[in-house]
Amino acid sequence: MSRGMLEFHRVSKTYRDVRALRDVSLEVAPGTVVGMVGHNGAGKSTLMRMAVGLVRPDTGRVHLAGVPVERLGRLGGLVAASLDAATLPAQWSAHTAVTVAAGLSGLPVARAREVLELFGLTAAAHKRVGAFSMGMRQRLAIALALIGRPKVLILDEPTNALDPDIAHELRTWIAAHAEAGNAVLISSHNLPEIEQVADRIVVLHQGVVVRDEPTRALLAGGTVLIRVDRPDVLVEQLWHRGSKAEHLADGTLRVTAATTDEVGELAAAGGLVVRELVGERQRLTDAYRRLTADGNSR
Ligand SMILES: Nc1ncnc2c1ncn2[C@@H]1O[C@H](COP(=O)(O)OP(=O)(O)OP(=O)(O)O)[C@@H](O)[C@H]1O
Repeated sequence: MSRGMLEFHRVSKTYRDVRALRDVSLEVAPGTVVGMVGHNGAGKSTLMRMAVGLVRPDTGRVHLAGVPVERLGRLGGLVAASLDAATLPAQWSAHTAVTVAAGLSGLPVARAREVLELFGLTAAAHKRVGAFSMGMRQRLAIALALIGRPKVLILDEPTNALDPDIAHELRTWIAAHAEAGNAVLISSHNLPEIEQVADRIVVLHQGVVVRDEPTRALLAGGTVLIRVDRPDVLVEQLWHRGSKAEHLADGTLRVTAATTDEVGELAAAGGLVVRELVGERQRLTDAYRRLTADGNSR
């Protein structure tokens, strides 16, 4: 039984002699944000385009809400994507673009105004899109994608060219959209940012998924330092769950292969008094570098 609102099942794609995707399986469950990272040419855009039927896989299947994407006559309302901000008609105003989009989706004009407001485009609503800055185009493309509150939202590099405060607002909005039960797939080169918004992280490398894990798990693996009243009790408990602990000279334990939450909970469960608990998180950038190092593909 599948759980994904958006599912890629063993998809492969070759453009002439370039193997863009190889046997990629991935699912985005309702209520979650999946963040996709990978170097240039890793295959991220190809995968996202497949989700809206713009690219057909050579082999494999793409399902939206359990239905093969090619069988869905009308994708509007179910899925929306912001793939390339540069494709908006230059002579249109932002107001025209959102009004047309609202009309096509049977939405009230008030919703068009609302998305312009949400992305700070109200003042520039009647300016030609051709005269927009990169960041403004980006904001408009995202506004258009989310106007119909799609159940599956796909954003390719959404915060590219956005001011930090707008990027922050967008992340907040993405999280809220997912919390409302929708599925979101985003790609980014900005790793610390993906870390903040994604529940799961997929690392694509040379067309292959090299990692697909909850963000928390990908970031774990750092060292945890803990000082408790009875360290030997904790060492034994850690040993039972497969984590190693080393005694330091000052009585602190250095624990590997566990998170601060896990070590703290274990100490609490054992009735230990915790005097100090410090986590040295593995930054996503380090994890990503390691995963995409040369030769690290199947
Ligand atoms: N229409 C196309 N024709 C030929 N080759 C293509 C086409 N689209 C993508 N490719 C190639 O497929 C590979 C994957 O490209 P894709 O755009 O999916 O990667 P990406 O991870 O999105 O990269 P970026 O981060 O640079 O946007 C690349 O080698 C690219 O050159």
